[in-house]
This record gives sequence, structure tokens and C-alpha cells, in this order.
Amino acid sequence: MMEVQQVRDENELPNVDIFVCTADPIAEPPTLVISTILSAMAYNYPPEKLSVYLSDDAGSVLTFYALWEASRFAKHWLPFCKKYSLEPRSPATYFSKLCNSADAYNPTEWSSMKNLYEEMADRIDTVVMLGRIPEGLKANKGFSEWNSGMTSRYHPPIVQVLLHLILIAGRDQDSIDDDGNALPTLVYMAREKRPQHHHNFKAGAMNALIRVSSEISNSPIILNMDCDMYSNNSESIRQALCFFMDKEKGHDIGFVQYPQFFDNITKNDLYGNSKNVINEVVLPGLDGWGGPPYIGTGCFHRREILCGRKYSKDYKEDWKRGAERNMIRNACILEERAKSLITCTYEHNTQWGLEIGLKYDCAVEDVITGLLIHCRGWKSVFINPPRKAFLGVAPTTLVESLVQYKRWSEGNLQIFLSKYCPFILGRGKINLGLQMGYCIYGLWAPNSLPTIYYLVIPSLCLLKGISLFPKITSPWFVAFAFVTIGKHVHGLVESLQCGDTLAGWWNSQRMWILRRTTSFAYGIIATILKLLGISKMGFTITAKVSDGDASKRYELEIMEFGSSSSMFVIIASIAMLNLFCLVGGLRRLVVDGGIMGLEPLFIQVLLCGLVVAIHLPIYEALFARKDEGRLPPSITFLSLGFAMLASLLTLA
Ligand SMILES: O=c1ccn([C@@H]2O[C@H](COP(=O)(O)OP(=O)(O)O[C@H]3O[C@H](CO)[C@@H](O)[C@H](O)[C@H]3O)[C@@H](O)[C@H]2O)c(=O)[nH]1
Ligand SMILES: [Mn+2]
Repeated sequence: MMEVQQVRDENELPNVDIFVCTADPIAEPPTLVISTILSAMAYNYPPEKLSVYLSDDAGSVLTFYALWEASRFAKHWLPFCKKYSLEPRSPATYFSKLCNSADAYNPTEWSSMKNLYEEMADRIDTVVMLGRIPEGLKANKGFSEWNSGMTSRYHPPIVQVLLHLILIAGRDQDSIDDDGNALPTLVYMAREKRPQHHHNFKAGAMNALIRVSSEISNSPIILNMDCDMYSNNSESIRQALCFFMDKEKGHDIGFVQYPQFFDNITKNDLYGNSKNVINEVVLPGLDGWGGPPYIGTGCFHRREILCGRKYSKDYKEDWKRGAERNMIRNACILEERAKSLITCTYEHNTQWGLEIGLKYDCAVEDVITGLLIHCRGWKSVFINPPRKAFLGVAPTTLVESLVQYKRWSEGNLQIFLSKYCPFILGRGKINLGLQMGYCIYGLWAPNSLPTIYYLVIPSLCLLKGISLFPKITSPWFVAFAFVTIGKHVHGLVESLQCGDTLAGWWNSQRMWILRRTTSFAYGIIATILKLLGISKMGFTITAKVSDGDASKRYELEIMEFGSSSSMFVIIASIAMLNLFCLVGGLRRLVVDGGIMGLEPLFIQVLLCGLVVAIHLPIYEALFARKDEGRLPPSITFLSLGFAMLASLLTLA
């Protein structure tokens, strides 16, 4: 990858727009959001060519306040980053990781910057805790957009240009930093929300951003970042541009996707959240078949392609697009124009969400949008440089992780069952390998059915003494052993090679079982209900914070239950059932047949034993733990009841 990097004339660099989405000031704390924003503003890239947009789906004045603070802090932070070539440029991460000022080049400057940051973060946290902004600010431009009747689901469109170079001459003296250099453009946007109009979640926010930015900066390249995923490498824009601007091959490329990595994964990755194998094996593999899917964050698109353009040999990118800065000196006019593009009714009777912009009505708007781009003839590129480009927040509780996988499996199954199925839509348009690559995810959800079968039926048969698999002495046994051992050894080696630990691999095996029995099963049900028109699509945001004790347990890698989610009933019942079957089955063997009776049931004993072994943390949470994160007694009773019922019915 690095070889492609060419030194270019700085003047040739195109403008770049960065979109950051947030949706809830409680689940996604504004301090987290602005750290992402600041890391994006601080890219090593000519600031007058960079515009950063925040879409706030909560339309919250608290988030706006945080962004306003960030716009002021940026004046000090950006020169500081550039002066010392800091990495990472998210202040929250930088100051939390480099705790020792002795490592800094200039300890006094370092400490004063740290204080400045911490004071700002404190002010923001206080405002968020109180739920209101300081009285004195209310009259300020921007803040006066809010009034008491507004909620996250009911508010007018808001666009506030916080920093914009061209305005310097007029109102905005703030658009230069401490060293007198330009700051990137910074814009706050909250699209209009009314309860009677569906807002299409992140896809709707992205489409609104596309339109608002077209009015303000209109850059040819767009980078999309989730608010919880900061830039960890200030060179990422330049690296991505190497592909788009490559004289020979750049022409075909629609988007450039960086992997998703997380900076809150514990040593043995209890919830199997790290995507090491996906990032090191699967996505590079798909890259060879025409390119990785669009996975929502850390992705650079050409604006035109995001807006539905079909591939053609004659297409010429207008790299100068947006370079003629909007010469309107009055920010208010710009804002009013932009607002008119994000009303609830703007998209009515248009192709937005269908042919233009991100696709609506899919829980994985990113994947389906990327698939459509691929099918319009464009290629994508996967880029994974040694210094990670983006680092995010992975779910820290079991239920969060399961709900996230439910959304993903549901969205991908929905694509698979629709006219957008990669095999149908992609036929003749994309490589068969890529079609199959997309379908791995489409078939996640259906995979729950065989998994549940294998977790329940062989164990119940063991309890009853019915043999389902070949004896150890049978030649067929070899086939079973070969497939099972082969698959798992292969998986294990791959996982270790990609940097997982042995315990991490074991944990991820457990997570796959839990996901298949819960997330994926729910994913099937949700997809069916949606197909029948009984329910509508939802988007449950993943929480980015957890309370004190829960996060301590996360650090210690103790599984977090705590709530009584219906998913836990399934998990606990399967665990209990297998325990009963193992004990009952072994007892039967000892009492009736002695060790000789084991032969025909060997595979089942082994399978059931492994299921019990992998569920050990579940038994602990059911019976041994006393902390708040254990499984609640109601779940213990329910699961005992279900498991006993199933066992008794089997034996009867
Ligand atoms: O109505 C909504 C809901 C979500 N978001 C934003 O979408 C992003 C992703 O949401 P998150 O709860 O963090 O979901 P994840 O499961 O972590 O997201 C992954 O999966 C999603 C699709 O399911 C993609 O949209 C994301 O880009 C991808 O990182 C966040 O920035 C949210 O603020 C909105 O802007 N509006
Ligand atoms: Mn996320």
C-alpha cells in the first residue's frame, strides 16, 4: 500500500468533506463525539480544503454546545497537534493514554493543553448532566435556534456554520487558529424531525449531510465516520486519495474502506468483538474479488458515486469541485439555504433513498449501499495500513453485543431475501466470488436454525440413549472427525495468526453460539415480520458508555448480564438443558451399559460436554455470582423450568 503513496503537488489535493453522525447525547456522550470531530479536524491535510459536518439526530442543544466548545478548543489543539506531529489526534485518547507529561516534547505546554482540554470536557459533562446550557449563552447565535418545545423527535431543521474560512472578513474571526492558520470548516446539522415522518435512521442522516454539504463545501470526496470512531492516523486522507487519484487504476474506484478496529477490547476479547479475522483475512480476500463492502465508518466515497452515478469509462472526476469556495459572506443565508434541504418533506417524490444517496429501509444501510455501488460497476479498495486508521468503541455488555448482531444479521438477511440478493442483483455485474462474499453475511441469520438444532437434539437424544452419529469404530466416524476438527483447527490457527489469544478464540466460539441462538434467531423473526408487513425496521443504537461497576467487570472479563432480556432466557435454558442431558446421559451409561455403552453415543457425549464447557460462564452467572451483573433469579427459574420440562418430555 505504502508504495502507492506519491508526493503530489499540494495544490492538486481535492477538497474533502467529513461526515460524523450522532443520535443520542446519553448513549453517545458529547465529549466522545467532539473528540472524534477534533481528530477529524486535525488530519494532516490543508485545512482550507477540509470540512467537517456533525449530524445530530437528537437535535440536542447539549451536543451543539459541545461542538461550539470544540470549535474554540480547535484553535489551540490543531496547531499543537501539527507542531508536535501528535498521534492520535483525539484529545480524549491522547491525554488518557499518554499520562506522563515527561514523554511530551514540552512539558509545560503539554500540561496547559491537557488542562484546557480537561476543563472543556468538564464543562461539557456538567452541561450534559444538568441537561441545560449556561443561561448566558442562550442569546448567542446558534443557541437561539433552540426553544423549550423542541425534543429529539420534534424540531425544525437546524444548520449552524461554526467555522468557515470565507467568513473571516465578516463575522467569524474564530476561523483561524492560534498560529494564524485557517481552520477546517465546521458545521452542525440537525435535520427536521416530526413524529409523522419517518427519518430513516443513519441513512437519512447521511443523505441530509450529502445535501447540506453540497450547499456549503461540495467536495468531491466524502469520508464517513461514526461518532464513536476517532481518527488514529492523521495520514488517512492522503493514503485514501492515493487510490482515487491513481493515474492508472483510480478511475474505477468508487470507495475506499478502512477496517473497523476498537480501542476498548480487553485481552481475551470476552464478547468476540474484535474483527481481527475479518480485517486480516475476509476483507482483503473480498478486495481481490472487486472490493470490500461498505461497512459504515472509515469509508471514503466519491460524492458523485454516492449519489447514484453509474460506472462509465468516460467519467472524469472534477477534482476542483468545491474549490471555488462559496463566496456568500453571510453565514445566515448559507444556513437558511441548507435548512431548506433537510426538511421532512424534502425527499418526497424524489429518488433519495432509492437511487440517490444511501439506501433506506435496511438495517445495514451501509452494506446495501455498497452493494448497489458495486453493481453499478464501481470497484472498492480495502486499505489496512500498519498504523490503524480508525479506532472505535465496541459494546461492553453481552446484551449490547447481541443486539448489534441482531441488527446486522437482520439487515443482511433482508438483503438476501430481497431483489437486492447479491446472487440476483449481482449476476453478471459483480464477480461470483464477491456475490458469495456478500452472502456470508446474508446467511448468518439462517445459520441459527442448524445451530439450535445441534445444541438441543443430540443432547436430548443422549439423555434418552438414542444414537445419532456413527460409532467410533465406523469408517463414517472419520468423515465427521475430519470436518469438525479440520474446521476448528483451521479457525484457531487463523485466529491466532490474526492476533487473537487462545482464550480469545475460545471466547469467540462461545459468542458465535450465543449470537446464533439469540441475535440471529431474532434476526430471522424480525425479517419475517417485516416481510409480512407486521413490523417496521428499527435501529437500536449501541451504547458507548457503561456504569462504573459494569465497566470494572468488563475490564476483568466477567460476563455482564444484569438485565432480564428475553435473549438470556434462551441462553440460560440451552445451558441448563445441556447440563441435565450430560449428567442424565452419563448416568444412564454408567448404570445401564457401563463404559461399553459409550461407543454409539461417543460423539453426543463429546458434543454435549463441549457445549457445557463453553457455557461455564453462564452457569456461574446463574448460580455462583453475587454481583449486579449476574443473571437475575427470574431467568434462573425460567431456564430451570424450561430445561426440566424438555428433559421430562423426552424421558416420558
Ligand atoms: O437514527 C440514527 C441511528 C444511528 N445513527 C448513527 O449511526 C452510527 C452507528 O450507530 P451505532 O449504534 O454505533 O451502531 P454500530 O452497530 O456500531 O454501527 C455499525 O453498523 C451500522 C449498521 O447497522 C452502520 O450504520 C455503522 O456505520 C456501523 O459502524 C452512530 O454514529 C449513530 O450516531 C444516526 O445518525 N441516526
Ligand atoms: Mn458504533
